[in-house]
Amino acid sequence: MTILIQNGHVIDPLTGRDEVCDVLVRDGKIQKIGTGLPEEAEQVLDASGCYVMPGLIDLHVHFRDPGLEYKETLETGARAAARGGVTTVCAMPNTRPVIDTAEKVADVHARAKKDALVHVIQIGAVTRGQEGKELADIAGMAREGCHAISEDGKSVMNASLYRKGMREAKANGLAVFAHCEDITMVEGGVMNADENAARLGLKGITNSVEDVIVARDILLAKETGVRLHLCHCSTADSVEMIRLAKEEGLPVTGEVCPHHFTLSADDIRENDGNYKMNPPLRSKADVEALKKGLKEGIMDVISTDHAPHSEEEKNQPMEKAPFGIVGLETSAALTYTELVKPGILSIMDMAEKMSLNPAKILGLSDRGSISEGKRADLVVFDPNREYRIDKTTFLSKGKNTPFDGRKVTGDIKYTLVDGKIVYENQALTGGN
Ligand SMILES: NC(=O)N[C@@H](CC(=O)O)C(=O)O
Ligand SMILES: [Zn+2]
Ligand SMILES: [Zn+2]
Repeated sequence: MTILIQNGHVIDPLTGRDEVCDVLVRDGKIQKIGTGLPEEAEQVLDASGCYVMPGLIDLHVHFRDPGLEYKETLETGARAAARGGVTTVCAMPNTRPVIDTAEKVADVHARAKKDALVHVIQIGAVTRGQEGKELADIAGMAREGCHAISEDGKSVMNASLYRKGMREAKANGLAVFAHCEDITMVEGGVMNADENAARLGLKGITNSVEDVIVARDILLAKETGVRLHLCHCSTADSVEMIRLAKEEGLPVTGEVCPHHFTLSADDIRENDGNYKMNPPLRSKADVEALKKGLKEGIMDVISTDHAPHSEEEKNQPMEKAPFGIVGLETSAALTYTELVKPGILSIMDMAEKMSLNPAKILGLSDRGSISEGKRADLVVFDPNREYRIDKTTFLSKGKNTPFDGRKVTGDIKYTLVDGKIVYENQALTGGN
């Protein structure tokens, strides 16, 4: 099977290629890049006016499979990923049961191969059942290709146990993806602790809930030498601590989610469960610090924390609704609209933070770049289309987003996984 992607503006963060040219894909690999490649392919895709980027790699999604399939499945989550230009996802282990053994990792990987349009990497839990009492089968899960362990949804509150888990992760070549939240300090909070929470009569979550665990985890990474990736950072002090850690040469990376750089707590006008996520939307000053951190390269990765829940669960007041919003089908557009269009990031930076850097963190050198011989995981992104986000069109089972009706610029035209088209935007391709 050969596909020629013609006349796109190719953006490759590995080689720095930044020019209009053609990309020839053969048998799942990128075979050739150049201008005026002969039209001998079985299929020709017109990418004129579009960027051609390495397929996006999302280090942080919740596919709820096994056990919570009413919220999402491997199949529906992967469809949402394909629609969002995402070709590899890391699925967090807070499913039912929790993914904490080699067999459970193998089961998800086997089912994903069958049912998912995109590559799914299952992340293993740090502790058995995410109960924080004893370590999960970290070595076994590493053998099955989990690439990282994470207790996402909560922190391992026992620092001694976490340190053991980090040592085990390092010994098995795994990274640790850290959800930073001191659960003893949450005290029933459901949104950022500020005047908005006071106005709505809701309990607040202070920045320190995140910051004290970020500090602790960086110190533990320093001691153990494990590669530490800090998930969904939301505070100015998280950025500052990552800056200091990097200055010290520690193997620490930081992640920001589109909702945390697009919205602030001031956007929460009423008690609406679709604005409830963990960590919460923060102050305008925090939002500015996250953007500055992304611009200055302190923050390495943009991931979604795609967290689908049912309509009934989320159409409740904040006190009752579960934490989390979906993100896979809005992340490229929000990143382009909020960061690239205003000049905070270049399109090259966007490709780096949404593809190359995640690939590096996972230790995957076969993706994250458009260069000859790499896996043909690609996205054709149209930066000109303006539209309003419409949650009724989401392929995800989750419609829980605060972005419904928001105006954005930029849409996915094609997504290719292993050289096959897995998504084609009918509005942009004319349904050929
Ligand atoms: N982010 C969220 O608000 N929720 C996530 C858990 C998590 O990422 O911590 C979920 O699993 O729903
Ligand atoms: Zn989390
Ligand atoms: Zn998460």
